[in-house]
Amino acid sequence: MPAVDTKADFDNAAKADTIAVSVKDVDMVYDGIHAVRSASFDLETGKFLTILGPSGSGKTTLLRLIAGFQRPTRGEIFINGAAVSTVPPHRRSIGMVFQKLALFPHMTAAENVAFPLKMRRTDARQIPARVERYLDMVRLGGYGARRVHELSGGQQQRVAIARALVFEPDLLLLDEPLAALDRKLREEMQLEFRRIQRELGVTTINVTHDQREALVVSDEIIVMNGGEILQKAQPADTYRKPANAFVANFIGVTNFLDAPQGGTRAIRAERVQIAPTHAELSGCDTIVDGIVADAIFEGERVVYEISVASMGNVLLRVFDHDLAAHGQFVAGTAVSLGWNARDVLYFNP
Ligand SMILES: Nc1ncnc2c1ncn2[C@@H]1O[C@H](COP(=O)(O)OP(=O)(O)OP(=O)(O)O)[C@@H](O)[C@H]1O
Repeated sequence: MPAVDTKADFDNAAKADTIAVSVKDVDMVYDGIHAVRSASFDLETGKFLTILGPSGSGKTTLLRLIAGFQRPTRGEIFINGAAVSTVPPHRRSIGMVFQKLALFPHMTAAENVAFPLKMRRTDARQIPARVERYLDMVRLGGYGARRVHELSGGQQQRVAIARALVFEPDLLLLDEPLAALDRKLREEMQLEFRRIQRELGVTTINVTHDQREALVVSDEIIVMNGGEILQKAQPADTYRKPANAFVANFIGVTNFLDAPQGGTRAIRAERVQIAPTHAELSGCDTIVDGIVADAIFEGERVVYEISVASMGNVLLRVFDHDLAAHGQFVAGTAVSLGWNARDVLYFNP
C-alpha cells in the first residue's frame, strides 16, 4: 500500500485498487496512418466494456495494444496498476477469444481447454477437475471427449471461451468472437457471455461493430470513430445522451434536423408518433403533416419513411409498433407526425 497523506491520496489509492485497465493518452501510428489517437480511459475491475465503432475506427488496434501484440507509438497502458508496454502478451494474464477460432482441431474439447493449464505448468492432478468445471460453466459438461469437428459452431465458441477463462486471467479480451455465427445463435451467445462474465466477475473488453450486442452485454460502451474515443458511458446513457451526432447516428435510428440557431437537432425514430390525423396523436407538442414515402413491414413494427413538406421534404424515419390501432399506411397516404420537444437532442456545430 502506498503512503497515504491526504484524503485525495486516499481516494486515489482506493480507486487504483479498483481500476483493472487504464489507457493513458495512447497513440498508434502505422506508416502515417493514425489508427488510435489520444485514447484515454479507465475500466473498473469486474466490468464488461464494449468498444464499438465502424470498420477502420481503431477498435482492434486498441484491443491489440491492450493485449500486447503491439506497442503504442505514444502513451502507456496499465493493467492492475502496472505499466505493461514492455510486458509480452503471454505474461499479461489475459484470456482471448477471436472471431477466427484458434482451437486445436486434432484435440478433444477437454484437451483444448486443458492446454493453457499445461502451458502454465499447473499441477497435472488438478487439471481434469478445472477443465470439467469450465466446460460445465459454458454448458458443455459431458462434451469433453468430443473432437472439435464433432461440435457445432456455437459449441466450438464455448470451448474457446472455456479455454480463455480456465487459467483465471485478470482480463478477458473478445474480438468479434460471435461475428461468424448466425443471428439467433449470436444473440444466444451474447447472453451467455454476459452470464459467464457476471458469474466469474472477470474484467472483459469486447470489440464489435454490432450496436445491439454492445447495448445488451456491456456495463460500459466506448464509441470510436477515426481512431478517437468519442464517448464512454453506460449503455442507457450512450443511447439517451449521445455525446455528438456521430454517436446518435451510429446507435439507434435517428433523424437529423437543422436547428434554427445553427447546429443539429436529432429525434429518434421511436420518439415520433404516426397517426391518420392530428386528433389521434397523443401528448405531442410538435406536430407536422407528411406523406408516406416508404413502409417496411418488420413483423413487430413498421418502419416508415415520411416526407415532410413543411421541413423542406426531409424524409423522417418513424417506427410504428401500434399496428392494431390504425393498420399499415401505404405509400402516398397523408399522415400526421408528432413528437415532444423534450425528446429532441441538440448538438453544437
Ligand atoms: N498492421 C497495420 N498496418 C497498417 N495499418 C493498419 C494496420 N492495422 C490496422 N491498420 C489501419 O488502422 C486503422 C484502424 O484499423 P482497426 O483494424 O483498428 O479498425 P477496426 O475498427 O478494428 O476495424 P474493423 O471493424 O474493420 O475490424 C485502419 O485505417 C487500418 O487500415
